[in-house]
Amino acid sequence: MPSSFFNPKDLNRLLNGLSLVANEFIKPAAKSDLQTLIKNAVLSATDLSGITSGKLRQFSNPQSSHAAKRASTDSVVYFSSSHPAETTTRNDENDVVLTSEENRPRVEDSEAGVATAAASSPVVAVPDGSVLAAEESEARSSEGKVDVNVNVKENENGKVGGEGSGEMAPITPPVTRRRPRERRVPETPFSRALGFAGLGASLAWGTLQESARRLAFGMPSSQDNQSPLSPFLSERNAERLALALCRMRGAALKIGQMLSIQDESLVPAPILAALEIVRQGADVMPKSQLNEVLNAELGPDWPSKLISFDYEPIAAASIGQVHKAVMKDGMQVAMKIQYPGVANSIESDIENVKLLLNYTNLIPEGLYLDRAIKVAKEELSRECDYNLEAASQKRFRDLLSGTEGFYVPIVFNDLSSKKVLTTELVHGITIDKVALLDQETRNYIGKMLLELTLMELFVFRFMQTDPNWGNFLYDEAKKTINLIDFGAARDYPKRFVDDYLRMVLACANTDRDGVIEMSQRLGFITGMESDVMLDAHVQAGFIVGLPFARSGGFDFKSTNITSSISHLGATMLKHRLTPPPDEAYSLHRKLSGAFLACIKIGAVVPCRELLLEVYNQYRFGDDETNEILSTGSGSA
Ligand SMILES: Nc1ncnc2c1ncn2[C@@H]1O[C@H](COP(=O)(O)OP(=O)(O)OP(=O)(O)O)[C@@H](O)[C@H]1O
Repeated sequence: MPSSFFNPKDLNRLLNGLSLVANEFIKPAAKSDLQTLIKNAVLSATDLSGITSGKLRQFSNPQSSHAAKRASTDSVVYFSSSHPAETTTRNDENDVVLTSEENRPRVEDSEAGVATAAASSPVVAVPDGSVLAAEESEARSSEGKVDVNVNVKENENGKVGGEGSGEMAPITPPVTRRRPRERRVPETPFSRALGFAGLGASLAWGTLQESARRLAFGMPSSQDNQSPLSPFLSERNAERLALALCRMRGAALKIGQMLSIQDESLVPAPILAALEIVRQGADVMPKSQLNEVLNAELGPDWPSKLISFDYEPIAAASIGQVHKAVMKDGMQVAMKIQYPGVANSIESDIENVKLLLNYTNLIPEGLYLDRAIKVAKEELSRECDYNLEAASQKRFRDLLSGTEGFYVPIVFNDLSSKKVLTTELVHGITIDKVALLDQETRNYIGKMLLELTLMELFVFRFMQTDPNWGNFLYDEAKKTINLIDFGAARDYPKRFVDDYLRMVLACANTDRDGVIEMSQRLGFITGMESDVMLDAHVQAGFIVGLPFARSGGFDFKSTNITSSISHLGATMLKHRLTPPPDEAYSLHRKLSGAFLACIKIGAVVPCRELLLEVYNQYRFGDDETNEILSTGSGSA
């Protein structure tokens, strides 16, 4: 039997997985009545295994201006007539400005359900160059699958232009996009475990099919985009995995998103391609489930605090979805509403993901998965507590209040809770789109991003560690970066930061002994490593230190930092003796995010000057009085 054929060991692993699901089954069986149990089981088994495919989000034909206008307002519910047609935004002086809104729909208009605003995806360009209304291209797609595989071009205002539009736009690689679906989030650990079981079973089935195909037609060629290594890693299986994560949301999706920003040396290419779908956004909660969360968290009178609420989300993220609303004083706000059940399912979700990863042999040895999983669990539990996020956001608002060029939106306490976070709505271009602006602006933004990163670590010792490009919104008119999403903010101990700064300087100065000494003190190495490992470690440090090595501006366009590092990464995975310290997971995610952003926008940044400025002002040694820099009082 060829080695690639379905391995009986895999069946064993699947059975182990199913026994875990059986355990989950027994737990609620002891507590709940049979009827609820059966209902849950049927719902979960059908919905999560993809037998039911949710409700497809509706798109309006943008060619019809009437339809477009309606679609952009249909989902808005108005609660009050006191400020019939006014919304506010900040002007340059941070004053509240009233603006008129036309064609306000009646409440009854919106009750029909949630319609996708035309602006969210009005037109798609198909590979043959013609531009289709999204509705039309939808009709060409198949239920429950990845729907569109198109070149979508967005200009800096977020508008989409197709190849047939006559506009000059830079050539972008094809983007696989999936239409979001409206689907209830599975809420209990039991129903979530069933989802994993469904996924495991469908992956096993896919693997069998692929094995049979290989037996009949031979191994796929490399152009087929299939991994010749394992029949598990077929494109269809990768797609199954991605779609299941979009349905499950929560910790499972977050881990998928984390993996999706890894490179091919860690995660196989077909899986990475499928995870790209995951990165673009999850399914959307139906209105009924959304209202359940809002009522439970804010009390049934929450509408009395608002003029209007838009049931069409502006984003569907891994842990919650974000809606636009207008407060009584006319302030436009973003309300982030957590999916029910995700906070209580972190533990079991992650265990199930781990089981799946073990079963699929996807994770290379040397990654110290258990340690990474422990850190991921802690980070996710913190991210699910929006009270903590609100506190971090207020603290950042205070810390950055005197710093020109950054703005942190206001938090509104009376519309916030553990599972709802309401903040001032801000606008801007996401960092990945800044690449279309002129060089001077890109250099300015690159400098600001690195300055912020250094400031967070070496001045505040408090860092927002999620490098997602969508968390930085550049407001061109004000030359300001609006900062959002403080769910992953954390403190770093003074002693760690002291040694880390010494290590960064040693890397910048290609000081081998300094790098080894500080790495040992910080816990990156034990001192017992082989020469191969030590060399790879020091080389990786020097590569990361390269932007800080010389004065006069580092050109991120000309760098191949990422490929050099991933090459060394493989050696380090093989020879590593100890997992990195806990602080390193989030810190390195953030630092590599800042570098990747500068590479993406092609900025030239005076990195060494920025580092030396911080270094020269830094006070080493215990400094208890400085331990807590701000307690935060930036709420409304
Ligand atoms: N104050 C705001 N103003 C404007 N847009 C916002 C605001 N808050 C959130 N958003 C939008 O909602 C998206 C998701 O919000 P946020 O990043 O806070 O959620 P999240 O659950 O942490 O997401 P993820 O898990 O993907 O990191 C943002 O990328 C942005 O598009």
